[in-house]
Amino acid sequence: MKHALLDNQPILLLPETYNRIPHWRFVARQGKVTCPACASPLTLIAGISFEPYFTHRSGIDCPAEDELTAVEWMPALAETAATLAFDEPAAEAAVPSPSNDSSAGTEQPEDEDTMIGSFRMPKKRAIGGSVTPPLPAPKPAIFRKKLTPKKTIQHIVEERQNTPLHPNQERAVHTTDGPLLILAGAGSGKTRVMTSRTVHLIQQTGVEPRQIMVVTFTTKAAEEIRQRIARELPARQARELVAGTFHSIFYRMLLHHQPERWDQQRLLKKEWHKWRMLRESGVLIGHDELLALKENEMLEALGIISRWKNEYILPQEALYREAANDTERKAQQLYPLYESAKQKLGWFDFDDMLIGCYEMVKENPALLQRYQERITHIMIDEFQDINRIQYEMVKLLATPHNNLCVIGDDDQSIYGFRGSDPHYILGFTKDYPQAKTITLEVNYRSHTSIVSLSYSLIGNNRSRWEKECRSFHHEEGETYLFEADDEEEQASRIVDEIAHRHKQGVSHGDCAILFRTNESARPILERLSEAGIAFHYAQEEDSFYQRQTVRWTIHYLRLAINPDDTDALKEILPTLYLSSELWNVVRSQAILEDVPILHVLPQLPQLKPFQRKHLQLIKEILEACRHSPPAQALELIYEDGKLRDYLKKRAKERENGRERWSDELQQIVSAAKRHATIPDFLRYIDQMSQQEKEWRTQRPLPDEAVHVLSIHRAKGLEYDHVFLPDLVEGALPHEFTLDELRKGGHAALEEERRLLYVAITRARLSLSVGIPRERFGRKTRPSRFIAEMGR
Ligand SMILES: Nc1ncnc2c1ncn2[C@@H]1O[C@H](COP(=O)(O)OP(=O)(O)OP(=O)(O)O)[C@@H](O)[C@H]1O
Repeated sequence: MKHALLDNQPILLLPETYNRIPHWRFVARQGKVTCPACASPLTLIAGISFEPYFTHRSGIDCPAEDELTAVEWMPALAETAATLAFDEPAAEAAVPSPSNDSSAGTEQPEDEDTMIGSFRMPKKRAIGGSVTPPLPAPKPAIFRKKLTPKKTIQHIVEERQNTPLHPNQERAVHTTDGPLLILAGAGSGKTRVMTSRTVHLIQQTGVEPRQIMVVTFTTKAAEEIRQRIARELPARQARELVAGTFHSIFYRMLLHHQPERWDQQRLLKKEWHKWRMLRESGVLIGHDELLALKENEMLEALGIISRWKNEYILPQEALYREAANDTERKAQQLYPLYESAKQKLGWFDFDDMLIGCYEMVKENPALLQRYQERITHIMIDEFQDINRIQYEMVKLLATPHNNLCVIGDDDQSIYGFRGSDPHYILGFTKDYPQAKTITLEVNYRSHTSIVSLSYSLIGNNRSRWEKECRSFHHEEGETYLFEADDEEEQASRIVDEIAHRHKQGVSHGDCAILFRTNESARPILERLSEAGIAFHYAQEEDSFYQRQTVRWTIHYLRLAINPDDTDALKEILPTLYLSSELWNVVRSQAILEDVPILHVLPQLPQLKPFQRKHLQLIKEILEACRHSPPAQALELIYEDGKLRDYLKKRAKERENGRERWSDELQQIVSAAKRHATIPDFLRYIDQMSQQEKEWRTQRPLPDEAVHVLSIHRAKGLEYDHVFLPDLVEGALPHEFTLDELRKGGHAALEEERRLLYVAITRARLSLSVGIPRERFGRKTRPSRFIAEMGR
């Protein structure tokens, strides 16, 4: 329904009032928006591809609802228009006049969507405001297609399995002897070819599964291939296949031959593990310049070392390279020390698995020969992302049969920062002059508008292999560009869209939300949790509410509503420049004087006058915050309470210049704005953290769950409906890239473009791209890639 009551005043959903949607969502959550017919509370659903509407919270439609149509509603609205009390003056103008709006309450005419290149910008782009991004001039409108109930996943899988291979795919499957390069566009069936080729090798040419090595780039892709193969081969045969990522296959080999040296317990999994090991090993003693490195500088140097290791540049060789900058120079000094610290303590990192395995077989000819005899056929997916050490190992193993089939798409090379190099794919035929080359240029995955968007975009890259790509499907597909006030509203619209599609028969498991950086995930996970929609979240780092900055902020709020919250005060002591030794003094004084612990702070005897003054101020601020809305309280704590100053100082000492903490503060404010009181907000955080934990740790993963993952992780995967939030400058392309661009480097921007290309080409049927007008409290600019896609 289009109409409702807000505090007993009529409200109506029309394009002119769409800018009220974020506010109406907010009050609807508080139960203030009700059904005019039955007075029960309503929820506002405003997604992307459909007109927004109110619906009964109970999920049961009200029988009387249709009796009062929106058209009848108009006079009532007009009568009360003058007395409507909206928060923002703009809303007054939004009240439509019944005389000149005959479309009130009816479906928006379908021909009013605007086309921008292949993008459809729904007329309701005005939701939450009227600013449109600077995009190319719209083309003539087209009709929006109605969603049709979906077939089951099983049905689709079976249908796809039964479709015949394309002649070029067929040729790739049957070319089993000698080196073979398969150059292919996104969605052109590389994985399908690999699977069919494996099955063909086993069933038609009699190769044993244990003689075939299939390498994928991610564990997820390996799993997908295994599943696809398991559908076509008996389980035992599928199990014997050597399939997995480079790391998993090489690690299994190392564990088999040298189990003690490669015990998992000795793996340096995280960057900070490496840093801690370096400090504790004592190897830095006497190297004052290295000892003086801040955490971020040390991590950057370690990142460079990792890249060198992937390029198989050993410490001595690195030393003779011309350092491009100061960090590289530090990395040169650090590299031999890092290696000797690991050796001394018996640790190893992920890169050592690759080097270790390569050296193990290279230095042991008998062992190498055993592997060469056993593995007669090698297939490598995502070959564009191979690095030198992986390639060297593959070349060794493939000898002498050289039945080496590499498959890749240079446009999907997105791991440059890890030492991957698309030049290996383009130079393969030089290394193997006898190699045959087959190209796959038909995209079987995505509907036409998605394919054409992706090629408009990637065509802007200079260093690439030009492809003639076509879509297999004739259906146009859906491509939406939508704006939202901010990241919160953007998340609400994505989740409403998913919920709406679900009602139409779309499975949650067919929807994926792909993000460039983890910051984009938080509001989305929260909205999914609120909506009760299960999700898979491939966790890349700490949950948002577990991060240090966020935890401090929350503890300030806890202290504001309870000045005797000892845990909260204890947590924030560092932000007040008080040492932990003072904690016992504070606590015993509070007990002795029988006053709330917060009140004791300014009275501590050992304080200097300026400290006393600051702590007195903190006490007053927190008292003033107690009854304020949480977003307002946070501003007071950040500014007057000087939490922002503390975090800035801390960041200068520990982090690089990029202000992640500042974005985190803004994110908390954005989340807080959705709550009227601090206790409400804190309850919400507890609930979200709990729910997120449950869904993150849920095993086995439910099929019926939305996928929330980074674009990097989504490589090789596909979904019917893909949502890409935060297509704004600084997010995609990422701010690091923009820095590099300012210094004149274009390579990083090309990699970002490839990243977006990967994201777009994950979609089968629909793609929705979000542009929040504000992000982390700052105005945004639409990503430069939007205009490129629109061309
Ligand atoms: N000949 C074909 N006929 C119909 N569908 C096909 C055919 N080949 C592949 N497909 C389907 O097209 C989709 C994409 O295939 P696949 O995942 O193998 O592509 P890919 O080249 O590995 O993609 P990407 O590199 O973009 O991850 C899959 O759903 C697959 O089942």
